[in-house]
Amino acid sequence: MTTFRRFKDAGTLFYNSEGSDGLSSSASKSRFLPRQSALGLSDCELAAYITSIRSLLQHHILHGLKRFRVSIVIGMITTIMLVLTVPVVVALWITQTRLRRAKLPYPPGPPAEPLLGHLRALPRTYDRGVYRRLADTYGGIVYLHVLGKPTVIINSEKIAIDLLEKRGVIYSDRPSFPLYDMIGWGDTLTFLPYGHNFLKTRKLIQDQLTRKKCIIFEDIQLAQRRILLQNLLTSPEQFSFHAKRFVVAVVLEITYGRKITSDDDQFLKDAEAFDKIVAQEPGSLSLRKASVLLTLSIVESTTTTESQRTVQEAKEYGISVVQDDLASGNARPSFCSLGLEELSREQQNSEEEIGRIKVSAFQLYAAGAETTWSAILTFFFAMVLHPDIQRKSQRELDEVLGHGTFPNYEDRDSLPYLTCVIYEVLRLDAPIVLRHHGMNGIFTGGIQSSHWVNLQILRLYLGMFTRLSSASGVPHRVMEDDVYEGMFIPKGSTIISNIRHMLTNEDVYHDPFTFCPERFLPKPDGYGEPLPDAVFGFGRRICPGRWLALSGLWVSVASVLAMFDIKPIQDDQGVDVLPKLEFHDSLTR
Ligand code: HEM
Repeated sequence: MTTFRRFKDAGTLFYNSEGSDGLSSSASKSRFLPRQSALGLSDCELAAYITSIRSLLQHHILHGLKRFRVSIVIGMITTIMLVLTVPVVVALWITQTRLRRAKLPYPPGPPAEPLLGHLRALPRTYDRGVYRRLADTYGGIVYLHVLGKPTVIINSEKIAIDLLEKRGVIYSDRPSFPLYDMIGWGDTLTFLPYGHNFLKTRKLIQDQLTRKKCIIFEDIQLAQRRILLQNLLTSPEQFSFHAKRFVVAVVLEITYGRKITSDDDQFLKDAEAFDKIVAQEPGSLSLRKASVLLTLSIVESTTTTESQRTVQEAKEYGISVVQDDLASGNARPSFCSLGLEELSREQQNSEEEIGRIKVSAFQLYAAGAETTWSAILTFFFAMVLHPDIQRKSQRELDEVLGHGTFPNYEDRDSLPYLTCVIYEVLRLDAPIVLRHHGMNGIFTGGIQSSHWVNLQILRLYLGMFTRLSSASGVPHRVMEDDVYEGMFIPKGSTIISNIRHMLTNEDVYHDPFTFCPERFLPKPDGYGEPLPDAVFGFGRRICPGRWLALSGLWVSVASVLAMFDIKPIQDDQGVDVLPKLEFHDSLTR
């Protein structure tokens, strides 16, 4: 190896070709002190050579320094960021770990068994009162787990607001619903997990259904109420069908701009076919049947594909009609046409965005028709059972409007009692209490129905959820560990709002199971009790169609009461036959 060395004292360069540093002994020093370098260069050449080497080195050093400085800056920024973020992350981690380590108690609940959890602690047969008993025994928040799957039941509206609204950022996810995925509903807003797709879809729907925008739809509702009244006059015994037709026609016109003029309309047929699916699966599958079917994987292999096809066809048909109408210049303003036009104006009409409109349009029908229909039917029932309340409402209508006049939206504020009747219908028999959503809770936690072992586990779950489901809204899912008033709520828990209990809580509503519209009137005319807001759910998942639902309900109920007396049928002896209230728990009751 050869090296150049420079000595301060001599200012001379030695060239040492022997592999040593050339200074190991005085002899070697004297022997190699050169006037002419070993390279055979003259002094002059050597100086030029040294200068060029020096400038080369200087260049590299300067350049290196520059790079060094840049790296220092980057390093500093990174360090600052680390200094700032690491403690936060560590603190969060420590907090989480501490929460677990500190063994904060879960919310109260019945005693659990090892492994099985609460499976056997729950009643064996379907029992509508089970949530109530849990609420009475354990209070506003109850914790259950089955085979390690945590479930939190919220019985108090205040706690629902504290968690689902105020901490909505972590409480707005949904558990997975494999049965709904199977029938082709997985991509609709109701079942979307919290995230980018959910936020975009929610905004798309919500923006079209604000309280203000719903005023635009009033004309559609008024036109359809005329048909409703005509139909009721012609065949009152078919009141259920007419009510259904009313809500379907309104939703379809709002969604697709489609005026339903005949019962043969393809949209109506699709709606009917689609309702059958929802009614038959998974809502009406008895749990025993569902368990057996699933175990044999029949649901997945036969019925489901059929349903998926129908749902898919309904989705495609709706949007394709609107696209054709737009192309021929005949489109009427609707959720779909306005959305598509906006996409093309903003040059955003990617397949993804068009697909979002397609699925959301379908969702409006899926979520909007049955719920409102259920409430109208419950109204008919309540009026038959409570003729005094019916007459009081009609008196109010007559006093305000004069006998024989149809109410319009601008009369709303002048008819407070009528509005209270509607709220009482919603409070006492909320359209979504979703017995089968409880059942679907079974399918949460990533259980795949195609796995035999999981299916066996599933069968175990069925036993519990059959009975645990008479009161929930659509379940939420918490995305992080959380602590509420000293109680630990584990990440991934299914959160069930016990809406029925909230709306029939004796601490909030006097005589809660009695139909009493006066409860909402301010004192001293009424009891000043709170409106049943919980019926529409909570937080970032609250029903976006609530304003539309309320205005559709109002105009139909007010118009029917203005024009008709609602009475029970009579038997051969002329004795009233009172109907029995029986709910079929499909997606909606
Ligand atoms: C009386 C009628 C109605 C009732 C009682 C009702 C009730 C509910 C409830 C309880 C939820 C779940 C809220 C939660 O997860 O916390 C919901 C969600 C939903 N509702 Fe309604 N609803 C009604 C009518 C409508 C109408 C007319 C539409 C639209 C046309 C609609 C569209 C939706 C949608 C899209 C969701 C899913 C929201 C999400 O997951 O972010 N609903 N509804």
